[in-house]
Amino acid sequence: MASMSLPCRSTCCPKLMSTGLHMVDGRISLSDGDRRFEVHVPELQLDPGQALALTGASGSGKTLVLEMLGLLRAPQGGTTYRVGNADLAALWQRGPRNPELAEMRGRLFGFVPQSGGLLPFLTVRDNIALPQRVCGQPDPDWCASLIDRLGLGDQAGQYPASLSIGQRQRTAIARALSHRPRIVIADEPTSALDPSSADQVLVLLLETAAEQGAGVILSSHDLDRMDRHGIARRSLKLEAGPPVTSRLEGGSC
Ligand SMILES: Nc1ncnc2c1ncn2[C@@H]1O[C@H](COP(=O)(O)OP(=O)(O)OP(=O)(O)O)[C@@H](O)[C@H]1O
Repeated sequence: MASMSLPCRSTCCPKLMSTGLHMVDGRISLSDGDRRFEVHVPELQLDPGQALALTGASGSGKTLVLEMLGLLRAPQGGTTYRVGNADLAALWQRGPRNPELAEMRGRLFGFVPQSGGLLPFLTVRDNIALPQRVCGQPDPDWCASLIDRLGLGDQAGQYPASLSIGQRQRTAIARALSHRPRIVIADEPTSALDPSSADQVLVLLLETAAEQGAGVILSSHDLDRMDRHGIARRSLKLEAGPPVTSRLEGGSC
């Protein structure tokens, strides 16, 4: 099981600012004609090896927050966002096509999409090796170790179409970890799985990430499962509008 450490604000533990993920005042605002939706993260700290679940009603903005954390969606101005010593908010200010932003996205983060998101024309082994190739750091021994650890030895030469959903999610977890990212971002990684596969996949994700000191931030509707696995929870709470605002609650030293 992953070793969990308590969430902590930078104001009282400044040392942590140089290691984990830290966001202050992360905001996204979307509009669509008359409709406006805002999501606000007052503060979020994720320490190395820690796991955190974002919960909240459907449409409360969990995916939007994960996208903002994973550098897939720009926060509005005024946000503080660092992973370790990297000032990611400053990178956004240099424009969305800034090549350093893409480099940081690829290097710092590993992603586990809800449905695996594997490339259909690559084998399991090549899907897992892909982030290493993108980062220019091939490490076949680590790939082999992940394949072994995630129980994918018999499937390593197969293509995603011939895998079960659980095997696809285990491949996606191995791929998310193959370039040794600082943070793994997983959007409802177990929602397509039966209960026992969901538990197995979650344990593999948490244990493998914790072993390499990666933080895990995931979204889930399954509060009982998060509690059973000892995963700290933070909830997004919708407030009536206009604009409809969803705010991340809690989080203190
Ligand atoms: N262009 C837009 N204008 C206004 N609101 C928008 C726009 N695009 C998306 N939204 C709103 O943003 C929210 C998207 O939330 P998101 O997909 O992050 O929710 P979620 O918590 O992940 O939901 P689920 O649990 O169903 O996956 C929704 O409430 C949606 O209505």
